[in-house]
Amino acid sequence: SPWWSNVEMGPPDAILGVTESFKRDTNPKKINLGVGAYRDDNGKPFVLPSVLKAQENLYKKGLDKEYSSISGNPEFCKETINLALGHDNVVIKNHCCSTVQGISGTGSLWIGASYLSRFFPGNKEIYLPTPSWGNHSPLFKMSGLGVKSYRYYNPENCGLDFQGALEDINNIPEQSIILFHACAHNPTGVDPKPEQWYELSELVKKKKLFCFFDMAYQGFASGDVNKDSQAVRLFIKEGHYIALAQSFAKNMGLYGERVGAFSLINSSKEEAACTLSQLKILIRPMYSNPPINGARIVTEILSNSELKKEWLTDVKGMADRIISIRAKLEENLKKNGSTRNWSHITDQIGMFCFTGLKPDQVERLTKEYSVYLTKDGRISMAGVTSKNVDYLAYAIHEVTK
Ligand SMILES: Cc1ncc(COP(=O)(O)O)c(CN[C@](O)(C(=O)O)[C@@H](O)C(=O)O)c1O
Repeated sequence: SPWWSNVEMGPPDAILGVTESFKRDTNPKKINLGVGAYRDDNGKPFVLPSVLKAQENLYKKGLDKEYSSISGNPEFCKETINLALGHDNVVIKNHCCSTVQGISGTGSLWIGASYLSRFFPGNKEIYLPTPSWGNHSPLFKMSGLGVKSYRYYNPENCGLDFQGALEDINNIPEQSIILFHACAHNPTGVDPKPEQWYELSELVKKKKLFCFFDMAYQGFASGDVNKDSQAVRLFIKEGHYIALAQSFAKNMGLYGERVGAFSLINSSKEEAACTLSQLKILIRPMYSNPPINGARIVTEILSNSELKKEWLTDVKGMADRIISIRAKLEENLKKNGSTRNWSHITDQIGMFCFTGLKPDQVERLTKEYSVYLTKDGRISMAGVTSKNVDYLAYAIHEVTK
């Protein structure tokens, strides 16, 4: 066409592109450890029983297909922020939260980034942990915010570089924005301990930084929704007026339904009304109003005590399978003769394990053993099952001995 002759072929997505290559592989032993999507022990996607029940309930209600409001269904927003903060949280009691439905975690981050890019009164640069989720940097850059980073992961011990983080955060210009993964850090699986979160809160307060929490795995990390949101609740208790992006992709298995939320914690009901009004003005030209189906499933589950209890069991079941398969992988590596220290496999938490494999080892794992993972050596533990864990351990040992 006369318009697009200069458009070049772009590279496949670093994460989603792995699944494309996996699909093309004909090796029956192939294993996909790319995208962070839960699989059961048969390697199949998992629709939570509580979600199936919620869908039946909704079907019986015979609901219409009318537009949702710009900010999403008010009951959905209330239940979602209650889940994050605990329904008895003082900021909820005082109506200081402005919450809007977002198109899953990514869309909620996007609303937050667009809002900050337009309204943030301080230094319009956001500091991301090193490394962070591959989509964070392009997303925040696209919103117009400057993107910088702070040390977070220590490749020497595959753990937290806490001193490095403190040093770098101490050098961030005052009134900048800092991003934290609330739990189950992606891609490293390394989370600060509670006492380290407290130290981070004190330092952030001293530096007058604005905190943006990305909570895409609440309940999926430890199996306990309250435990996984402790960092968010601590920062609010310590007086930080944070931004929060939530996702129901992983903890409710609603990946393709694209359900999430973006919230600001404000200092008053009046301020919350003003920020909510501006969030709606941002959303209207973006996509006008959010999809209704996933939000209805979330609301049906969270507003119905029986269903919520069943969901809490479902999400704990997923977390427990991940935690137990971590131990099996470490065990099998030893059984296959590896003498390396693989303790980080069980020290890390959530969907991902940052193996420490180098790019050439990753390359061999894929080419010679049909094990698919991202170039940075991240593996989605959800892709590991009792049926393939021994083969995986064998393959990892072969490329690391
Ligand atoms: C930290 C973090 N934040 C937000 C999201 C967005 O998730 P959604 O928009 O689907 O709610 C992900 C998902 N990241 C992945 O699990 C992953 O890293 O593999 C995958 O879903 C992705 O999109 O990359 C994430 O890991």
